[in-house]
Amino acid sequence: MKPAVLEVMRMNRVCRMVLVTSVGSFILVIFYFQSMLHPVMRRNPFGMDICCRKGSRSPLQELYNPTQLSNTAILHQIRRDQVTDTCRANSVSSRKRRVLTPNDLKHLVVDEDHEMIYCYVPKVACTNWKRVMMVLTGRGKYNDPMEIPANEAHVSSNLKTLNQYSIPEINHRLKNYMKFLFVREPFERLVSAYRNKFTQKYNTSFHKRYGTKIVRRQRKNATQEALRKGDDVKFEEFVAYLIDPHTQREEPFNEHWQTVYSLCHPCHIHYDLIGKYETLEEDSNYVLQLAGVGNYLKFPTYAKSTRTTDEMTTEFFQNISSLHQTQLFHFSSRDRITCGQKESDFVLSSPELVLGNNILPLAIDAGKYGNGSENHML
Ligand SMILES: Nc1ncnc2c1ncn2[C@@H]1O[C@H](COP(=O)(O)OS(=O)(=O)O)[C@@H](OP(=O)(O)O)[C@H]1O
Repeated sequence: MKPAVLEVMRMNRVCRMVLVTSVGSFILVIFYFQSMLHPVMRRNPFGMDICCRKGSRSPLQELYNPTQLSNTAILHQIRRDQVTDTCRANSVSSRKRRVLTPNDLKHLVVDEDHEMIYCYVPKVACTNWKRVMMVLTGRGKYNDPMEIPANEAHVSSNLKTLNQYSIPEINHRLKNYMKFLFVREPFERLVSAYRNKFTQKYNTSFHKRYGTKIVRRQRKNATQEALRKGDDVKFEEFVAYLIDPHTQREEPFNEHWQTVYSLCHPCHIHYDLIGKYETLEEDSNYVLQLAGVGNYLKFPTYAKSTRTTDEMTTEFFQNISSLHQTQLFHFSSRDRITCGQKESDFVLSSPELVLGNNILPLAIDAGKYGNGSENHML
């Protein structure tokens, strides 16, 4: 063959290769952008649409009109009734009525796709629940809650809370979405908070911010080092700080020991489902089942041997005087509304259940929003 013909053939081959490579790259780019637009289809290993449940029954319908009546549905009805009755009884005896403001809704995490609202309570596995909410609202960004680092679950911009909506939008969601929260026996929750925030060396921000204050106020003859570091707070001192009337006057409680009553307003917002720490995984998986994702998303299991138990809580309270136990019982009494009013065995003289004023068994009064400050109705 002549060299000119060979040269033409070589050029043709090069052109074909360039053409094939370009077309291939073009197709790859199209696939890439398509998968960005529909990540659920690409990443969900179950091939199911975890994203949205348009057209199917909502969690509220599943809960209140189940296709099959189960013991679980009845159990949750009983829990709801308990809370409603206690709140109603208290509202009859209370003269002062309080209306919620958007500021009260900071703990209510919204999942628009599954029409659910979760009120997160620190020390009741909220890290794991926030991870689950990120999977549910992430539109395919995550599959497995445990692939999300704990600190990322607590970044506020990763989840949308109810206070970020307009008042009509808030009311629409409160009316139509399934609202749920998880509660834990109040004394056990406090022990869990104390152990995590004051006995772990790495929690220096808590030591500095609260530990130093607790030592300064509750310890006579504190050393300069203890006053500076605040890293050796005793449980007795922590309890004394909680029941000290100065504490709440100075600033609101930190959310890790703030009452569920103040964080989630169970007498103002009608919760459709109240999960308990004792049955955390079972109750959580029931929520996921109601959301229609139960077959492919499970609540993370947690085999942590160091968990705060009933026995451990009893031990911590052994050194607390009966006066302080009683005062602490009063402090947390409102939270026993949602806990089914279980009294701690270690409270020596069980005081009468004290419920505060300002209880209004309504959701939110859109017309009563002012400048964001607390609004009281007579
Ligand atoms: N699946 C599961 N089962 C049982 N217990 C669980 C589970 N997930 C988290 N936990 C326990 O929840 C406690 C931590 O709660 P939070 O994540 O809300 O804590 S924090 O607010 O982020 O500090 C912490 O409790 P304590 O260990 O008693 O402190 C965790 O052990």
